Formats: sequence, structure tokens, C-alpha cells
Amino acid sequence: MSSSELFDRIAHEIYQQGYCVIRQALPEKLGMALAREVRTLPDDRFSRAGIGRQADYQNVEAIRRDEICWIDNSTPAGQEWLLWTDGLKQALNRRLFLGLFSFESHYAHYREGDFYKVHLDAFRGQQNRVLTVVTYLNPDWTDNDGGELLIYPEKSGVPLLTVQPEFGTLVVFLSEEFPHEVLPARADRYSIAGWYRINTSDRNRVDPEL
Ligand SMILES: O=C(O)CCC(=O)C(=O)O
Ligand SMILES: [Fe+2]
Repeated sequence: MSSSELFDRIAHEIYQQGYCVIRQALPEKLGMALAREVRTLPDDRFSRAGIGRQADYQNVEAIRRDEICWIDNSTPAGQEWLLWTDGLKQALNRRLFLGLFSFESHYAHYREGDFYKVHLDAFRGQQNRVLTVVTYLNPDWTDNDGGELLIYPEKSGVPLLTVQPEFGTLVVFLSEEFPHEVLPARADRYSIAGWYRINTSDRNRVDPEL
């Protein structure tokens, strides 16, 4: 699938249903570079993920256990990823007039037993995170390794989708609309989670900060 076919398909499915899951979507070479990088980053580049400002540490531990490392332009793999996600942003803006403005993303490492309970990535009205993108960097993932992503309909209940975190699978969904969770991993699980944001700056506040 060429990248323009892929971006067309993502735009179409986001328009139709608000989410899409595509296997083997991430370009192979990019996926390999990211998979290699996430495994070679020193441990001290990763930190315990948070869940917003108020929550204390114990609260966070009950909700999510992964460790994250924000991705920037300082490595070739990071650069290539940001270029690719920028291409996706432009394609979605062109096709859907979403007005996506900025993008932030991090590697995530779930060790054995780590999980992320049901949550939304953005809250309605705050208009910060509009679109979530997740991709997986696990070449040898098996059904026994757990760590599935479950995506629920807006009112929760029965999952709409169960996604295995297999190498190259790409998940995109509207951040305000779909509660989701990561079931406990039974092996090291590597992924990238990212968010496109719109520009909600006004006279008194620049947001996202430049
Ligand atoms: O890794 C995944 O499958 C999803 C992660 C997630 O929901 C998040 O980081 O907000
Ligand atoms: Fe999430």
C-alpha cells in the first residue's frame, strides 16, 4: 500500500466511523528503525507516565504502569517518524479539514504485568487532543503475550475492537470519543502513542506552546 493509499484509507475510516485499525501499515523500514531505537534507549530516558496534573503517584499506579520517552528530532528514527506523521497530518487536513496543528508522541514500554485502565485521551470541550495515533513495535508478539488494546464505544460496555500490539499495526481514533484500555502485558510491549492537536490559542494563551 502506498502512503497516499494508506492515508486515504485512514481518512475514509475516520470519516465513516471515527477509528481505524490497519495491520502492516507503518512503513517497514521506519518500523524497524523505531523498534531498534526503543530497545536501545538507556533506561534513564524513560519515566513513569502520568495521567494529568492532579493525580498523585499511587493514583497513577492504579491506572497505568507503563514507562514513556517523548520522541523528538534528535535521532534519525525520531526524525523519520515525525516526518511520516507530518505527512499523515497534512493528508488528513486536506481530506477532512480537521485543522490538525501540532503533534506530540512518546515511546511506551509496558513490562510484564503493566497495563493502562480504561480512559479517554482528551476531554470534550477542551479541544486539545483531537486524534490519537498508536503503533506497535513488537515483531514476535503472540496471542499469549496479552497486552491487547480494547477500544470501547462512547458509552463503554462491550469492546468494539480488540487489537494485538503486533509490529506495524496502526490504530487511529478520535481522542474525545473512544474510551480504551491496555490489558496487562505478559511480555515486554513496545509502542508509540501520539496525538494531533488543534490550535486553540487565543489572545491570552498560546496553546499548544510553541
Ligand atoms: O498502547 C496502546 O495500545 C494504547 C496506549 C494509550 O492508550 C495511551 O498511551 O494513551
Ligand atoms: Fe490512551
